[in-house]
Amino acid sequence: MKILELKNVETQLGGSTLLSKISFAMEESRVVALVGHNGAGKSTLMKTILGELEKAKGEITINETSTQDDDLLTYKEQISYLPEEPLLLTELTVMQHFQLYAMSYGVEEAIMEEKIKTYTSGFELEDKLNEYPESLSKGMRQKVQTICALLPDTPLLLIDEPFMGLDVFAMDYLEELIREKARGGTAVLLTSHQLERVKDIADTYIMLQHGEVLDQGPIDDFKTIRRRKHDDH
Ligand SMILES: Nc1ncnc2c1ncn2[C@@H]1O[C@H](COP(=O)(O)OP(=O)(O)OP(=O)(O)O)[C@@H](O)[C@H]1O
Repeated sequence: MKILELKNVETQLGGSTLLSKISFAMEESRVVALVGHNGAGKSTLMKTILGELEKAKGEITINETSTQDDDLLTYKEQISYLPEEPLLLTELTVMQHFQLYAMSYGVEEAIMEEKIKTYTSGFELEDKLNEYPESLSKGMRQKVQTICALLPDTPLLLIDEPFMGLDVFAMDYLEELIREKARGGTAVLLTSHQLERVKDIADTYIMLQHGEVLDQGPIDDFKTIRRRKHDDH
């Protein structure tokens, strides 16, 4: 079943075109890697799919809902998002962040508690539940944000640089969790500069360059990102 479809999407910001002619589709249970140089447009594409950035042209459909035809809440409920930089609230504890995310997606309490137990144990955060973000290390904050994004079971999971700041054990654990999500039916779109790790988990790749899709296909066909040339601009 098709979970996400983009047709000829264009995004503009401050008078410049950041994305153009973006078209691709994702099926359920698929892990798709969004790759490309710094500034290629990966995060911009995620924010456009989320509706955080308004598209100037084109169509985006998630599980048959679109921002054009359906209300924004129905559309957004289909997506869970792990941003590149943790967005934690200074006044909430780790546990309160989990509760906030789980409640806003209507996750049942028993399921929430079980997941929190499993994920905090896997990420070695069990003793941090009552801490505030400021007393956590950068990697720990990243883990908290990661758990928040994994609590709901949405059809689409967007993860921007999920491995950044994590130690190797946490990266391996997260890789396993991403696989588990996909096995459960979730379509996972992730960005990463860790190409070797990406090759391990993704089924297909989409390469962006200067805000356009340069290339896409099965991950086994992915070679490398071409060195940026000055005359590419
Ligand atoms: N708020 C903004 N205002 C104007 N331009 C922006 C803004 N955010 C990003 N851009 C521009 O959009 C382009 C794409 O940026 P984006 O963050 O999507 O790249 P990326 O592929 O995610 O890069 P990275 O690998 O460094 O995370 C860049 O040229 C960047 O300068």
